Amino acid sequence: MSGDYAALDFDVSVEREEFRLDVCDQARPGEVLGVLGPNGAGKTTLLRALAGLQPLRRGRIELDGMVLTDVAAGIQIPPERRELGVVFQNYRLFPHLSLLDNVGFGLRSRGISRSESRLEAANWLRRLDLAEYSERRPGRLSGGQAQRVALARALACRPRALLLDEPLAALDARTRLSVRAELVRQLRAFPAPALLITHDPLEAMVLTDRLLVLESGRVVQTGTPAEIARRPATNYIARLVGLNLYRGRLERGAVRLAGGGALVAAAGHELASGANCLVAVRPSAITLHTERPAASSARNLWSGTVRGLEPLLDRIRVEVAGEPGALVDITAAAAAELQLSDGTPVWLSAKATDIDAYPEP
Ligand SMILES: Nc1ncnc2c1ncn2[C@@H]1O[C@H](COP(=O)(O)OP(=O)(O)OP(=O)(O)O)[C@@H](O)[C@H]1O
Repeated sequence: MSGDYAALDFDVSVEREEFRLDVCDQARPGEVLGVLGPNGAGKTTLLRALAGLQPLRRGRIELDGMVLTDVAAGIQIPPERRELGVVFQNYRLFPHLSLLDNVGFGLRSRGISRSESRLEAANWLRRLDLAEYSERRPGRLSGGQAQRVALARALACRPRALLLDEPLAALDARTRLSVRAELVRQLRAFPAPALLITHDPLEAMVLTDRLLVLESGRVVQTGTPAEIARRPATNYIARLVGLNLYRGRLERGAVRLAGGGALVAAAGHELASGANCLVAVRPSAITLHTERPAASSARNLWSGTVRGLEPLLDRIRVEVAGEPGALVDITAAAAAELQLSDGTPVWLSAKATDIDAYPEP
C-alpha cells in the first residue's frame, strides 16, 4: 500500500464471437503494469473492461476495496463513477472545448466548481508545459501536445488508477522521445496503480515495472521487463527482444531440441533430467565459421546454411538454416572476411555459458 491508494484487482473474462479473453492479475499502488502483446491479443479489450466500457462474460474488478464489476453479484459501476484516469489511443479530446476546459472536464463532472476546476486544470497544464495553450482548442495542437493534454486530463481528476492505451503510438519518432521522457516522470510521481498497454518493446522496458504478456486473449508470461527480456516464454516475445528461442527436453546434460539438434547449456541446473524447457541464445553469442573449426573450446558446434543477411545499425544479422536454425549477429568486418551470401555453408559455435536453458513458465 502506498499512501492512500490501493491495488486494482481484476479477474476478467470476455467472449466476443471467435475471440476470448481471460486475464487475472493485480496492479499495485505506484506500480506500472505493462500489458504487452501483438495486434488482436486483447489489450484494448482488457482496458475497456476495466474502464467499464466492455461487458464481461464473467469476472470481478475491484479498485481500492470498491467493487467496480462483479458479474455474479450483478454489480457494474458506470465508467464515469470508477475514478479512473483513462488515456485512449487517439486521446479523444473534446474538439469544442479549450484545453483548460478539456482538462477541467472530469473535475466539473465530479461536482467541483467551475473556478476550482479551472484552477486545478491550469496547474496540470503548467506541469505538462502547456500553460501557453490553455485557451486553444485541441484541433490546433501537435500530436505530442495532444498526448500531454490527454495525460493532464486523466491526471487532473486525481484518479485511483490510470489506464493508458498505447499512449505514444500516434507520435512520430522524435516527438515520442520527448513525450516518453515526460510520461516516465509523470508515472514515477503517480501514487496509484497504472496499467499501460503497448506493443513496443522499448516502451515496455522503460515505462513499466512489471509486464503481463497477452497472446490470443491469454496471459503467456508475467514478470519484470528484465526477466521477460532474458527468458522469453514465446516466439513473439523472443522476436521482440531479439533472442533465438528453442523448445526442448533436457537429456543427459544436453537439451534435445524439438525442431532438431541439441544444445549444451551451462545454466540448466534448475532443470531435472527429462524436463521440458526453453533455450534462449543471443544472436551475438553465436560465432560463424566457413571451415569446421579444428580446435574450439565452445561446447556447441553445428553446421548450417546462410539463408539471408540483413544490415542492422552496427552489425549484420545473418539468418542461418540448420539444426537448430539461428539468427547470428556478426560485425561488418567479419561478414566481409567470411564472404557470406545466400547459400554459403557455415559452421556455428556457441559456448555453453552463453546458452540459457530454463523451465517453461
Ligand atoms: N468491436 C468489436 N467487435 C468484435 N470484435 C472485436 C471488436 N473489437 C475488437 N475485436 C476483436 O477482439 C480481439 C481483440 O481486440 P483488441 O482490440 O482488444 O486487441 P489489441 O491487443 O488491443 O490489438 P491492437 O494492438 O491491434 O490494438 C481481436 O480479435 C479483434 O478483432
